[in-house]
Amino acid sequence: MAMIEFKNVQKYYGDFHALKDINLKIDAGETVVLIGPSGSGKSSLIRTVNGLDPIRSGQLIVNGFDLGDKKTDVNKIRKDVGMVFQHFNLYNNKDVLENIMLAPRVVLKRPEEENKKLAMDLLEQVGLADKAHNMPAQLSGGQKQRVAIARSLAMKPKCLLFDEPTSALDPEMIDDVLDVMKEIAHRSDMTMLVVTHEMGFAKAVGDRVIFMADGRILEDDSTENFFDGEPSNERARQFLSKINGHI
Ligand SMILES: Nc1ncnc2c1ncn2[C@@H]1O[C@H](COP(=O)(O)OP(=O)(O)OP(=O)(O)O)[C@@H](O)[C@H]1O
Repeated sequence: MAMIEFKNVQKYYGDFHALKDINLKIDAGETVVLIGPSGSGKSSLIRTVNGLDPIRSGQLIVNGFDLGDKKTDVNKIRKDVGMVFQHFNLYNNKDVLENIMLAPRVVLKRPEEENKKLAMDLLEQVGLADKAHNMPAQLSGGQKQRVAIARSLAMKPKCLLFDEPTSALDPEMIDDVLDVMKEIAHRSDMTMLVVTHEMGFAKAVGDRVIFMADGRILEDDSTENFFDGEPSNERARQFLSKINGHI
């Protein structure tokens, strides 16, 4: 079953045509990596999936709801579709545990004991059980991002979107975050859509690679074919040849 389906989707910022005729189907349980040069529309695409940015036309069906229909309540989508941002977006006036427990308490009405136990289990999973009562300001960037991931997982989403989750991090923090994401991808049956510049990660974790340039999808291929074969698209081949030395 498709978790996400774009059909002839167009997106504009004013007069600027940011997403051009996007057609894309992502099945439940797939891990799909979205790559491409800066400004190609990767963040724009991922932000449309949980209704953060509206589309101009076309159909965008996420977990059975059509975001192309103005009447669709985006909160119904966000309950099952989480997002991890480049800049973490933690609640800075709440401690780590409360950051994780807040949405399940308010949105899902999860009982307090169960909520706390799950939050502590998730903190354990991301290697931060000892930071439960720290404030976000007391954490490194990599630790903040791992809290943000735990916070998303606490909602038990069917689908998790990652918008360049490591690009605001110092290099030595990146692997800790990628390791947590790899473990989630391998262990869970969640659908994951990841915008990243980390090609090693894309290669290790992605079932599929989508390559974008100038607001269009130019290549949609299995990870193996994309990295080890020869992409059919010239722009994708150029992109790969530039980054190949960094994988
Ligand atoms: N809020 C906005 N208003 C106007 N133009 C925007 C807005 N957000 C993005 N754009 C433009 O849309 C295009 C695609 O931007 P987007 O952030 O989706 O690219 P990206 O592939 O994610 O880039 P990067 O890898 O640098 O983050 C760019 O030309 C950008 O300038």
